[in-house]
Amino acid sequence: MHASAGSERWREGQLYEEPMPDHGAALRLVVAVFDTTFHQTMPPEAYTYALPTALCREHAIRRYGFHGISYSYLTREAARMLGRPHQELNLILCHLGAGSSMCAVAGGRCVDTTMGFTPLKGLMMGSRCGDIDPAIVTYLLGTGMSVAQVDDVLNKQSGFKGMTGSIDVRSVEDCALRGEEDCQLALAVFLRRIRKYLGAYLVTLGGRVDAIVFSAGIGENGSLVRELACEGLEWAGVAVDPTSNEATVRGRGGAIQAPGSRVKVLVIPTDEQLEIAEQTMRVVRQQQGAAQGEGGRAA
Ligand SMILES: Nc1ncnc2c1ncn2[C@@H]1O[C@H](COP(=O)(O)OP(=O)(O)O)[C@@H](O)[C@H]1O
Ligand SMILES: CC(=O)OP(=O)(O)O
Ligand SMILES: [Mg+2]
Repeated sequence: MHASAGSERWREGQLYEEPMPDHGAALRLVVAVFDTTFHQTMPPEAYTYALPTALCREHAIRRYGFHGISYSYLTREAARMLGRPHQELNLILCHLGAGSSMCAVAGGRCVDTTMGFTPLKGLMMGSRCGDIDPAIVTYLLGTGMSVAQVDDVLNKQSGFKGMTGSIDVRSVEDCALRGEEDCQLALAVFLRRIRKYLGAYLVTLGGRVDAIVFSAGIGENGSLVRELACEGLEWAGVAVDPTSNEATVRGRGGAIQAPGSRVKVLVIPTDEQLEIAEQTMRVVRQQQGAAQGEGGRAA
């Protein structure tokens, strides 16, 4: 079997089979695992932009969401850590790395996420601006900047890099603690955005959240962002234990909620490669099962 991701018949999350005449009876299986697939369960009101419908249809403009491979892994791992089926779980997942996003999961399925048509939307990131007033784009184009220049500013010259000169959140945290005001402001903007979406997703999930999960470079290695993101949320049933939080760093996973916190707070080092391998194996096994079934019927 053969498929290429450029093929017109290629569709998300599906496998395409084409005979390969030059390979005789040999079969080849090509599996693509998409970073957007996890978000395909979002309802229309979450993925639709309030732009002219015909324009969106013509250009396939909608929210797609990214980091879905990581979110798929984190959902399964959270279920394992909580000892419950993932289909029962309501989660707020925070993938905070160079690219950062958040995802609301209801009953094990994505219902909303912060990234959009592209990974530019949502949280502030290493060098991406995240949410801005879209009129800033047309304004900058009006100043004579080219489309490529504006794109470069939004994706590569903004976020922590644009505000502090450093894309490395570790050094931004160190400088902020030493009193550097640009680093303090950048961290405050980053945290305010995370907390805005935490609030939004608490409402989206009707206040019934089993766990908040932190992952990726910032979320799994350092304790400061987790502490500040969850600060003062006792009213929502969320409390972080400072000792567990400070001990769960540099890629160690574990639960960091305080005793009595209704919502669990989990640190889960993500493993996108393992998730891709496991999803691939699932497709391979399905194909093998189907081939054996056909063989059995033929015999
Ligand atoms: N101990 C730490 N504390 C805070 N941030 C950290 C720590 N270690 C790594 N990071 C940050 O994690 C980010 C990279 O995250 P990562 O998930 O590896 O990115 P990528 O999207 O490239 O996979 C960088 O901003 C880096 O500074
Ligand atoms: C989608 C995205 O931001 O990916 P990364 O985290 O690898 O930058
Ligand atoms: Mg990454």
